[in-house]
Amino acid sequence: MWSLAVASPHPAAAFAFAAGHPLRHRPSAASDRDANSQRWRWERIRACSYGSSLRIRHLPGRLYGDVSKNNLTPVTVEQAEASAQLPKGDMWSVHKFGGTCMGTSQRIQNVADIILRDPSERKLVVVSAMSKVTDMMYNLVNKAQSRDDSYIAALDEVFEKHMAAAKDLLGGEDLARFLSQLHADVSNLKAMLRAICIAGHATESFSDFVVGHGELWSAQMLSFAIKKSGTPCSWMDTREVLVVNPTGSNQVDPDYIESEKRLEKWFARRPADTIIATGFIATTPEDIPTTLKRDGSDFSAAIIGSLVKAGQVTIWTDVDGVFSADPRKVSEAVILSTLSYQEAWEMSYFGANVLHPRTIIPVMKYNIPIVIRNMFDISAPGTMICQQPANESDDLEACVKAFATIDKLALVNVEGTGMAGVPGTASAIFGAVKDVGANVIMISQASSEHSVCFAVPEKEVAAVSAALHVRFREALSAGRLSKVEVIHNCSILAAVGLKMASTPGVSATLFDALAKANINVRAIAQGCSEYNITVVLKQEDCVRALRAAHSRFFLSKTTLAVGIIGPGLIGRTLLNQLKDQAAVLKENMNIDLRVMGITGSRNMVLSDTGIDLTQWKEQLKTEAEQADLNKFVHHLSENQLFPNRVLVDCTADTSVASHYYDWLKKGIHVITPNKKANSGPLDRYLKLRTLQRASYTHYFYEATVGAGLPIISTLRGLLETGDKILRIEGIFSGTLSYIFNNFEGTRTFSDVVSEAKEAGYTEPDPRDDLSGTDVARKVIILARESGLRLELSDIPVRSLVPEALRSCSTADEYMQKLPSFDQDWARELKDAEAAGEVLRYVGVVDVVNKEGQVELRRYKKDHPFAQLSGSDNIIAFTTSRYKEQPLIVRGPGAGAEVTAGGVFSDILRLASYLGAPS
Ligand SMILES: NC(=O)c1ccc[n+]([C@@H]2O[C@H](COP(=O)([O-])OP(=O)(O)OC[C@H]3O[C@@H](n4cnc5c(N)ncnc54)[C@H](O)[C@@H]3O)[C@@H](O)[C@H]2O)c1
Ligand SMILES: N[C@@H](CCO)C(=O)O
Ligand code: NA
Repeated sequence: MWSLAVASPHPAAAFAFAAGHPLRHRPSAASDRDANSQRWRWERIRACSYGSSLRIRHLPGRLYGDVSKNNLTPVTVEQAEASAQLPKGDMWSVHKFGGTCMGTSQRIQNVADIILRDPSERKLVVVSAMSKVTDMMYNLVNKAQSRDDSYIAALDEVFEKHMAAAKDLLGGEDLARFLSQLHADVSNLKAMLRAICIAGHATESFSDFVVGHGELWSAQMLSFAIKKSGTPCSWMDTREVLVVNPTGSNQVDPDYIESEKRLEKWFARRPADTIIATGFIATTPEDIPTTLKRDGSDFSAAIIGSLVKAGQVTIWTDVDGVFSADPRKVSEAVILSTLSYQEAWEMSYFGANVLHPRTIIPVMKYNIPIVIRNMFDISAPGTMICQQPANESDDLEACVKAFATIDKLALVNVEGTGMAGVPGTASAIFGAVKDVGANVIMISQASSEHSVCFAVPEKEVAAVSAALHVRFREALSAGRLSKVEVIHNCSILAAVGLKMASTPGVSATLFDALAKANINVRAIAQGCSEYNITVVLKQEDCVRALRAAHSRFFLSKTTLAVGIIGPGLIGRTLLNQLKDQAAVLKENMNIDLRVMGITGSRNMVLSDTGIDLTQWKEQLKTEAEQADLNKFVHHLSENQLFPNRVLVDCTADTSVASHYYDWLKKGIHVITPNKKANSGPLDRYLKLRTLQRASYTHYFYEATVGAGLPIISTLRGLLETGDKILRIEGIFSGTLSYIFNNFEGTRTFSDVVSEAKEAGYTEPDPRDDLSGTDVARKVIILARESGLRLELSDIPVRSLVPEALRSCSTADEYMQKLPSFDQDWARELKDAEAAGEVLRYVGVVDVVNKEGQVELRRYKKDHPFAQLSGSDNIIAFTTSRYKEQPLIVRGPGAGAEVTAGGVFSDILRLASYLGAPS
């Protein structure tokens, strides 16, 4: 019965909607032309099917598609057209063009072309005034009312604008006729405005009469433009047919019966197959000019559509259709190919610029589809608003059609024990709200009846609060009510979808997404129709909330905004790995990692959308600003575009580590190879872990022990499954492992230390390794992870830094002086070898005795600890389950690539916790 075009500019083949399919789209005249050529080929089309509901992302052109169950069956364009049910010959095709579409003479000509291409036999086109004209007309009235003579010049401007457009568009007799009408109208208006000026007042009907001229002129111009091509065309002054009754609060009710009678009379007098009708204007039953108020032209089109029982009403505008969320806030928002009537009006109630809900009512009665299309991109398929499309998918994702937000709200909370079980409290509250004329946007009351909260526009809240204080003065002073409280700066996020009804898990998914983005929910409402879940949150969180929810339901990419602190050896290796892997993550895992900032100790670079990882080194040299950690963190956390933020600390700095608590509190995830936080003061560590366990914010530190080796995760796995850790023993230092694996008498001890430093195994200051501090920190980390409450100072450590070198002020000085101790080391090695033993530096977590040790020990040459090479770590877990034979993890435990890899895998773990496929 109705149809809509969706075609690619170059299709070699096209896909037809199944006959009778609710999404059948009819090719437009442009695609008819295209369809005759076989040269066309498909371009990249990314369409994902949610059952029968086609969501088209970034269509380069148009397509014909059978969207039933992912099954796109190629057919030729001719077949597609043959099987498409075009509107029946006698059915009206109604179009509406808004002010922007009618903005210039060229655009009016384009509108004419679109109309002429519509193959329907009968076409009724509703138009708005040229853009800005309605405002200009209201301005005339305002000026005249306030006795400002400049209304005369302003009227001249209106005249000039229309004359210029008409001269561009028309010629000959048509132009002369239009201009003489324009002249006559303008001189009438001049007289009327003069009268208003003298009276200093305009009644509503005077004002409506003046303002409505914009539509009269645009309709006439368009009708002449169509006639120019030889197509018979009439124009309709809708004040002759559309009868409406004012209902107060700036609304009107159409009188369908009377309007239908008048329409029949109009047709009897002026039969025509193409009619251009004025939008916005109408008449009262007493024949006084009036208007349909806000969005009036859409309403005109819907009323007329229902009067003529149109096959379809097409609303032409300047956007591609209805998006799943405001595309200015959610760049991955998709155009919805269909929306049910209910969904469309839920969306409009919730701030989405779809269609005014009243526009939907007239056409809904007759199941007339409304199609929203972009006049500036007629290849875009648009959105069809119709009855609930049949056999939609039951996927959770398909249940939520779209998200809408409303800003600038305040919550009012009326609370007190005296409300419970007292009939009439709600009536008293909302009676007071009504008395000040405020509009209530959502209401929520929990079943304890202890409080009622509701949202009103911020600009109305002062009056509401004052009225409630007056109304409940007594109850407040008697203590029956404890407070009437206002919470400012709120926004609403609403998830809309007909299929949310009776589908479990939708709200859980929504709230999970919000929780993971660390967004606090102030109030919730869901009516039992279940079409809509409304969440009230802080206005500043709203865009992030919208993005977090949208990405969860629409399976768009899990986007992680990353801040890298410390682009030293590990930091820069990680940046390299991120660069190399970014495309694969995007393509295969739907993860979009954006490095929003990199800070060293002196300089930092920040970006709003993500740093180009092939350029960051140059940028840090040339475009950097002075490092400022607060500013850096603020930049990351204030970015509204990315709901999920993570700071990756690749320093060895204690002061950086001291911020983790605050960052986690702000909802910023933290990932680090830096051991300082977990091996620092016990109370701080415990505070950090407690916070992290109680929040949805993650703190991962796998690379602090054994670099990329799965040490922490293995230990966690044992503990979480109920195993009991008895002892963890191992070689935890890559540096010391390397040194003792390679110090075999052929090279001096100091040479081997230099090699380890060169290879990137050592801490920024190698004394941290040789003093045993680094190993002690790892022992502490594992001990605390196993439940022991130890401080670093509780661990006895055998330091390998000679007494005389402990006072060296720099690492370089230490390295320079180290060779003077080579003799001592040679002796120690010789002694061990004489006994058939090797030297190994080990750490022990003795969980049974609640203690830790760090020592240089000798092992027989056949001991597993003697078999290592390179920077290998080996860690043996002795547990209740692994008692006879310990569970052993072994492999390189230091070095840039493996450490950065460990950090990277923590980042991916975070992404998967946040919803990315894993
Ligand atoms: N090298 C390894 O094999 C290895 C293995 C596991 C863990 N780690 C850990 O990784 C971390 C980094 O080690 P690395 O070898 O890359 O050291 P590095 O010295 O090469 O890098 C550290 C970087 O952090 C910067 N920095 C220091 N303080 C800073 C501050 N306050 N703000 C911003 N930047 C600051 C430094 O300028 C330097 O660029 C350390 O915590 C280390 O313990 C290293
Ligand atoms: N310096 C450390 C790096 C790994 O934490 C080591 O040598 O083991
Ligand atoms: Na590890």
